[in-house]
Order: sequence, then C-alpha cells, then structure tokens
Amino acid sequence: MLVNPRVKICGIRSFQDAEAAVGAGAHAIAFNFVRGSRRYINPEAAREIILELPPFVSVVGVFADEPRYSVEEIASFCRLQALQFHGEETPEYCRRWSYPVIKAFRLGDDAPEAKKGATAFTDWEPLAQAAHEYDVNAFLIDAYCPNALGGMGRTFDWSKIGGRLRRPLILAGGLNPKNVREAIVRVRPFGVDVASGVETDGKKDPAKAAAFVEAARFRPGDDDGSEALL
Ligand SMILES: O=C(O)c1ccccc1NCC(=O)[C@H](O)[C@H](O)COP(=O)(O)O
Repeated sequence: MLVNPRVKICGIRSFQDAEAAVGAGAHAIAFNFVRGSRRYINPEAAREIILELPPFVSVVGVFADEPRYSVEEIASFCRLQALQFHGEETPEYCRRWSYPVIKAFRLGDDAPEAKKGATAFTDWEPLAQAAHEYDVNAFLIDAYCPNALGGMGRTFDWSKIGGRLRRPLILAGGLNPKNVREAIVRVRPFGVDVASGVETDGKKDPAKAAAFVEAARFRPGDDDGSEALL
C-alpha cells in the first residue's frame, strides 16, 4: 500500500531556509557538513538554527568520509537526530552510532567501475549487494554525479531500482515539485529527499517547498496495491 512518503529537505543554510522547509510540512530537514560542498554550513550556524526549530521536525546531519570523532562532536553540539553518510563510509564505520543512520548510495550510467567499497554504481544488483552489508536504518539512493557527491539536481533512471533493500529506501536526485509524484508512484519509496528542486537562487523557496510536499502526499486512487519499498 502506498503511504505518505516522508519528505526530507536538504541543505538548510539559514533561518529562512528552515522556515520554508518547516512551513511546507517537511518531516525532516538536513544540514550539510560535507567540507567544500556548496551547501556546507558550519556547526555554529547550524546549531543556532536548530535551537530555534519547533518540535516534530527531524534534524539530519549530512557527512562524507568525516572522521568519527568529528561526527560525534558535531552531532552532539548541533543536537542532530539522524546521520546521513554520503561518502564511501564502510559498513563498520556505519555501526555503533547513537543515532539513526542513513547510508547514501548513488546510481548513474556514468558511474565508475565499482571497486571494493564503492558506493556508486551503474546497476542495481551490485548496489543492492553492497547495501546488504550495511546495518543502517535507511538507504538514500541518489543520482551519481562525476564532480560532486550530491546536491546537483540530477535525476537517474528510476527504472534501475530493481526491488527492496533490507532497510527503507529514500529516493533522491533531481526531484522537484513537477516530477516527485511520478517518482513516488513508480518507485514507492519510504521517503523522498530534495535539495536543488525547492530552491530559487540557492535559497529554499517557500512556494516550491510547499508544492513539493503537496505533490508528495498520498492521494485516494494512488493505491494500486503494490508494496512500498519500505
Ligand atoms: O546538497 C549538497 O550540496 C550535497 C553535497 C555533497 C554531498 C551531499 C549533498 N546533499 C545530500 C542530499 O541528500 C541531497 O539532498 C541529494 O544529493 C539530492 O540533491 P538534489 O539532486 O539537489 O535534490
């Protein structure tokens, strides 16, 4: 049965961004601590925003190959409620956290030949095999981009997704208010994630965020009985 997918709006960099996402009804908002990335926010600025948030909005920190002690420090300082690892973090690295963990994998025709420990793939089967080694709380499946780990507003061929993983699937990569409904009906993910598709001039756009959340809502008649990739 298709249930309301959870919506995460990623790349919050200001109070205004947070207001746009929370006001739109996002279930979760994410702060990007990936050094050198274009949506990077320093922990001090993130903490100021997070301390002002209302309840009932999950706060996620996005990291990529960050040393463990640094993630622990930032997570505690910023009162994060979940961690998203977007680099080549190993199954071992993703264990024994005091927070729910989302592990990102990427799919794309131009992904490099997968070596051991890869988290970017051209095809579903090897991605699913790699993901099976991870004991995490959810998997985020994003579009592969050659020059960035994420956040590039690029979609991938959703028909590549060949079935369930051992944990809920969060779909990401180039989603926006116009395509998220099709993505949900075709993939039936547990959640959807967006950064670029709800922005105007690099800032979260309240109207686009609201339109995205609305488009992601379950509607009578959507349910064709197929199982969500929970
Ligand atoms: O958003 C970024 O700039 C980013 C940079 C480096 C690693 C991860 C990043 N974002 C993580 C996300 O979960 C994004 O929401 C996801 O990649 C989708 O982004 P978009 O295609 O722009 O919606």
